[in-house]
Amino acid sequence: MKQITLLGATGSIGIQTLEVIRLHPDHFSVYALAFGKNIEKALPLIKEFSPKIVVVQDKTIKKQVESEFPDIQVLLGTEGMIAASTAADVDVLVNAVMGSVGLPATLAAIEAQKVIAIANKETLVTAGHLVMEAAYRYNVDLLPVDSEHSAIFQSLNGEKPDTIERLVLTASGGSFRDKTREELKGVTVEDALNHPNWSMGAKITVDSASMMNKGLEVIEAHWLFHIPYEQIDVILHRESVIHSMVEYKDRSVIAQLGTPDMKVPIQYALTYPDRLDLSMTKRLNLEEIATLHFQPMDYERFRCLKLAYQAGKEGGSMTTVLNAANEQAVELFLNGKISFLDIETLIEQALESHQTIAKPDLETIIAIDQETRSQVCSYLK
Ligand SMILES: NC(=O)C1=CN([C@@H]2O[C@H](COP(=O)(O)OP(=O)(O)OC[C@H]3O[C@@H](n4cnc5c(N)ncnc54)[C@H](OP(=O)(O)O)[C@@H]3O)[C@@H](O)[C@H]2O)C=CC1
Ligand SMILES: CC(=O)[C@@H](O)[C@H](O)COP(=O)(O)O
Ligand SMILES: [Mn+2]
Repeated sequence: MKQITLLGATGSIGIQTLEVIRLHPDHFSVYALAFGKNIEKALPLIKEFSPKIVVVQDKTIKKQVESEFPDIQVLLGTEGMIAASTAADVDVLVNAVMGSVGLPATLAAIEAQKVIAIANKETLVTAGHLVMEAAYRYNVDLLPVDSEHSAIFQSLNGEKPDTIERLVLTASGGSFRDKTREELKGVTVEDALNHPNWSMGAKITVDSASMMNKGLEVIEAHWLFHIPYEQIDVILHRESVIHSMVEYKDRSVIAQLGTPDMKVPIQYALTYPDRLDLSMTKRLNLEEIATLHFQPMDYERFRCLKLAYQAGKEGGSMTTVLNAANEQAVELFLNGKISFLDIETLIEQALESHQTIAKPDLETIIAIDQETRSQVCSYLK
């Protein structure tokens, strides 16, 4: 029986993780649940899964949870997420919070030698060097939940690293894949949130529309699989059936395919190296799909992806700036304060004005993250 701490329990990945846990009560139980502010969604989950610890982000919500569940320990904020992720009885941390706020808990869980199922890609983008150094030092498994990285992880199984020619990440193209840059000037938040293949949280859905999601994923792949940026490619694949692939030096290409359902990579991260039934997920029917489409990536059309490659190749604190500027700009867009194309402009300005620090420590990363967010807001003024 694996005891799980789930950060981001009320989100899209969090809810699907709980669906997987619900399917396999003999294999998994919930040790702790952490969420932000969505008390309505959280209360029935706390009742159903009876965790030992609940972590919330707000003092008023803490009091509410305490009064409803007097026998459960309720903790607050980043310190609470760290305590829930490092407790002695925890076997696996599923980090599914949105944003770089998930970084301290990931690092603490690595130091406590927990297995980590990582959905929270911003953690790796903002501080990949710290996370991977710690994972290596403490000999901890960092199991990808992101669909592309799970696909690559599965396609790398048993292969020798020096036989890899390149990784190929597939991109659906997101909500605006058929729009010209001229047409992008008039798009709304509602348009951006209408992803063709996946139902996800708001921030990642906007990232997918701007192609920053793929940019973050290129950086995530660089860190998870120790592959130089020059050997990581992106291809547009409208159907999201091939979740990503690895090309080897002998020209063999190994890919992982399936219907677009995040429960598959979530469950694989929880069961690795085993596999369990997941009969609730639709089987892949290639006769029904009949045709799969592929297009080369247009880096001028999707400028965020180009910026992500540039920041990744520059390295150091540049990806911290990329991530923080993107998180702030997407929040402004979702709140109706800026237009869709302003997102890339604000990120580019933040990157241009930053002097790279080669190997920032955690304190420096947190400071740069905060400064960048303020800077993005001040450009707006
Ligand atoms: N959704 C998907 O299919 C995929 C998501 N991912 C990645 O997984 C992560 C989560 O995505 P997704 O589930 O879509 O996001 P959602 O927005 O649906 O959920 C985010 C979760 O994080 C919590 N949260 C937000 N801010 C804070 C905070 N400051 N402190 C603590 N908790 C917080 C939210 O709590 P509350 O709502 O209660 O405030 C919610 O539980 C992201 O990094 C994303 O890139 C990767 C691949 C696919
Ligand atoms: C499900 C998942 O992993 C998302 O990150 C997905 O990749 C979004 O789709 P696109 O970014 O390819 O549109
Ligand atoms: Mn993905």
